[in-house]
Amino acid sequence: KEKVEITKEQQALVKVVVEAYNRHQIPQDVAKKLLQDQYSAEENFLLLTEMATSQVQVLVEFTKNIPGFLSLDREDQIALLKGSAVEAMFLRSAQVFSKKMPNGHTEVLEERIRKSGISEEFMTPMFNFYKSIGELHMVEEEQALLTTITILTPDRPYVKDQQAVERLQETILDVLRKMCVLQHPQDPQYFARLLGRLTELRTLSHYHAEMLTSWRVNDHKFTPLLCEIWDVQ
Ligand SMILES: O=C1N(Cc2ccc(-c3nnn[nH]3)cc2)c2ccc(Br)cc2C12CCN(S(=O)(=O)c1cccs1)CC2
Repeated sequence: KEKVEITKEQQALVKVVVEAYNRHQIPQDVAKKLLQDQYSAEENFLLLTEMATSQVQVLVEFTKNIPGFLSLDREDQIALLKGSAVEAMFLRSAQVFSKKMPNGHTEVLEERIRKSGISEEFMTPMFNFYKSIGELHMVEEEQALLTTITILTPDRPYVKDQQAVERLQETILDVLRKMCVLQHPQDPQYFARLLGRLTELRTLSHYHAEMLTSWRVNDHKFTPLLCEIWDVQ
């Protein structure tokens, strides 16, 4: 039985990533707005848009704290941000949504999302995803590291130096693998299940791209930041 241990520098790496992950949160007043009184579909959609915009801002700030990210080629940094923005947003949303919300709130939020003009065929995979994330009961280190692994995906469109990204991602994968072994000794498949969620995320982001087209058709307005990062109009 191999003795798994996390080295000093791996501990330091995890500390930096988790602190950054926790420091950059969307302002709770924005998320709270979703819990207030009844809104129309349009108002709900606007609130989700407002929240998505602040999630992207949070993502950009968080990414700057990933060790090694800022030493990547600048254009590759942008390509990684654009390529992972939707997945990172859904992962964080699912994590926050399935954990931080006091019980009554989840139903209210679900109602808001259901009544925001998002089509049913997207709603089902979205809610399945956030349930599957909730079932994992990830600790904050696992959440922060899994989000970092999503961002450091080498095969995003337009990434030039994939090896450099791969090296960074492998560093995070290695420490996450060890943490899973130490944190879930009774469940040797846990690490594999975590990575399986990343596959589910990619499917979600394909749905999201399709949704954007349908939303554009019903001329839903997005913020300049979302237009930039989601490549809409
Ligand atoms: O808004 C969502 N929510 C609610 C939500 C999200 C984040 C926080 C939060 N609080 N503190 N930090 N984060 C709270 C509630 C949520 C929850 C689970 C999954 Br899976 C996904 C979502 C979306 C993500 C964005 N989309 S979207 O399709 O990209 C779209 C953009 C514009 C209009 S629709 C809608 C669903």
